[in-house]
Amino acid sequence: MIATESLSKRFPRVTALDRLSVDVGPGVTGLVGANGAGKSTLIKILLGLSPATEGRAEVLGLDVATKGAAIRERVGYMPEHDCLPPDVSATEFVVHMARMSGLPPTAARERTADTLRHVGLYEERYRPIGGYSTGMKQRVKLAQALVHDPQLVFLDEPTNGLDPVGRDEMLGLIRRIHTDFGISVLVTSHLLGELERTCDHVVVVDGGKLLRSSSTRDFTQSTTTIAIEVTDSDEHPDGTQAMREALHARGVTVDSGSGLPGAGHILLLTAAGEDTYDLVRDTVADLGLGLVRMEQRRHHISEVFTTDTDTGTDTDTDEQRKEAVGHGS
Ligand SMILES: Nc1ncnc2c1ncn2[C@@H]1O[C@H](COP(=O)(O)OP(=O)(O)OP(=O)(O)O)[C@@H](O)[C@H]1O
Repeated sequence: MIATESLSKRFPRVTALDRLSVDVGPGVTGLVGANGAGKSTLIKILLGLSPATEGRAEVLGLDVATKGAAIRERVGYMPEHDCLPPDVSATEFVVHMARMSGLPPTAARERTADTLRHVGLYEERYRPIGGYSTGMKQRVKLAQALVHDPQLVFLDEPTNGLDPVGRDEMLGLIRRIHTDFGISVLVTSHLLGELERTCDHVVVVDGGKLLRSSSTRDFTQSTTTIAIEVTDSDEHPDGTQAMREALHARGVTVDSGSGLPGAGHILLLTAAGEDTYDLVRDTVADLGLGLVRMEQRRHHISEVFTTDTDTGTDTDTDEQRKEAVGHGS
C-alpha cells in the first residue's frame, strides 16, 4: 500500500523526516509518535501535497513526486485540525466533497447519506456544523475522507479532543472501515495504547526516524507482569500500602510502578502462573478491599523509546517523547 525509501524532509530549522524507509501493507496500520515526530509531514508527502527533500515514496504503486493527483483520487484524507465550514450542514459539506472528487450529483447524495449513517450522524446532519460537538465534527471529517470510496484512508489524529467514550466509538468506526468496506487505513496517534486495540500493524516514528515497524501482536506481547489497583477502606485508608504489605508477607515482591501513569496507586508484581492471580484475589478479599483492576501489563510506548532510542537525540525530541509517554495509558 505504502513504501518509502530513505525519505527525508528538512525545513530550515528542523528535520521532520530523517531517511525513513518503511513498508505498509493492507489492513489498519497505526503511525505513532510524540507530537512533532513527523507523522503529519509524512502524510502530506504521501498525498503528494508536499515534496520530500530526499528519498522516494509510493502509495498504491504510484510515485508521490509525480502522481499526487492520481493518489488523491484513490486515497481519503482526514486532516488533524478543524477545517470544517461552520455555516453549512454535514450533508451539504460531504456532498460538496463528493462532487469535488468527481461523483455525479445523485451518486454524491447517495454516498453522502450512506457514509454519514455509517459514521453515526443521523438527524444532526441537516444542522450547521458550527453547532456540532468535537466528536460530531470528527465524524464529519471522517465521512468526507470516505465518501468517494477510496482504497486507502489517512486519518491524522482522529481521536484528538474526544472524551474516552468518543474515543472508543471513533476507534470502533476506524476498525469497521476496514472490516466492513475493505478500505485500508493509516491512522496516526501519539498514544500507542489506543492504536494497540485497533491496528493490525504499528509503525513508530521518533524525531523523524523509524523506530519500529511490526505487527501489533509482536509489539504488545504480554509481559509476565501484572498490574493491580485496589480501593481504600475505613480499616485501610491506604489500600495500596496495605496490599503491598500483605503481598510482601505472602512472599510476593511488589514494585510501585514509579514512572508509570497512575503510579502510587498501582502495584506491579511478577506472575508465576495462575496461582498469582488467585493469591491477589484472596489477599484483596482478606483485607476487605475492592479490586479496581488486575491486568497483565503490555509493552508501553515508553518502553519502546527507552529500549530502542538510547542513541542520543536532541532536547526537543526528548521533551516531545516525554509528552507522548505522559499521555499514554
Ligand atoms: N511547514 C513547516 N515549516 C517548518 N517546520 C515544520 C513545518 N511543518 C512541520 N514542521 C516541523 O516538523 C516537525 C514534524 O512536524 P509534524 O507536524 O509532521 O509532526 P507530527 O508527528 O504530525 O506531530 P503533531 O501531531 O504535533 O502534528 C515538527 O518539529 C514541526 O514543527
